[in-house]
Amino acid sequence: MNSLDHSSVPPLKVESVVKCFHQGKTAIAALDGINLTVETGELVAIMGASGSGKSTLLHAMTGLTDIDAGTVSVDGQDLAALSDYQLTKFRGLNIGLVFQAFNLIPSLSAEDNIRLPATEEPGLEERVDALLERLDMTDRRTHKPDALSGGEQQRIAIARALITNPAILLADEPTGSLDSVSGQEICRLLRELCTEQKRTIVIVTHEPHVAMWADRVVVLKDGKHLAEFAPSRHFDPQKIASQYQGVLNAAAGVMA
Ligand SMILES: Nc1ncnc2c1ncn2[C@@H]1O[C@H](COP(=O)(O)OP(=O)(O)OP(=O)(O)O)[C@@H](O)[C@H]1O
Repeated sequence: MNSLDHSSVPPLKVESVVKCFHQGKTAIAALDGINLTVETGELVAIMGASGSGKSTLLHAMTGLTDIDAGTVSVDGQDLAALSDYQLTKFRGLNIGLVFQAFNLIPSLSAEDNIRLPATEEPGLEERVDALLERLDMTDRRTHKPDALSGGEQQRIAIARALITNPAILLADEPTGSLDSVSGQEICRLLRELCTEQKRTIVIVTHEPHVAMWADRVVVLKDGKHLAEFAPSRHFDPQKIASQYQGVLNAAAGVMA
């Protein structure tokens, strides 16, 4: 499959985003002035303790959560400038989503699940074939999800997320339901899609062995962008865990 050629506009730009949830009279700032730009072909992992705002940020990037301030732009489009109808259409074409639970339609074959978000158009069948081949799933194309392993289901979910050639792919704990071997295969695949095809991918994860595949790890704390670091290129989860802990310790003023 050819590399994508999105323009020089960053595929994802998050600027000064604030999102508050209200519980009675108390407001919780789930996102408190977040900035993040992701460049074409980059794989970014978002880490942070439970409650730090990772899922809220991911939802803000899809436009599924209304934000209180700031802007989220995908491929140069400010999501808040779109009507609900336009946003749904825009999201379907430009934002690929991958979830922990795969979310495939059980009654459809693997290939029909992949076709689902796409409109009938010239070239669609070639794209389905190319994705099945790239993801090593050609011989499973007529299988229903319950006849596929977890790792295979996630491959089909990734193919479905890519069928429209979206500007960005957002993945929420994509290996959370997989054993460690299948999880690493999915991470390696996501890494290769960025390197080979210039896909742009953001992964929310708790796991150092997922984050180690990223170009950049962004650490959130209390809804703020605490710090970021480039993972060591040794693909060593222990090293990532200590880089991550180092960032948290530095923020807390703890000496190494
Ligand atoms: N719908 C909601 N109503 C009220 N508060 C919410 C809601 N969603 C999230 N929050 C709060 O916003 C903050 C950030 O939550 P968020 O789910 O984004 O964190 P997270 O980093 O994804 O956590 P986890 O790793 O546990 O999934 C938390 O304090 C959470 O309690």
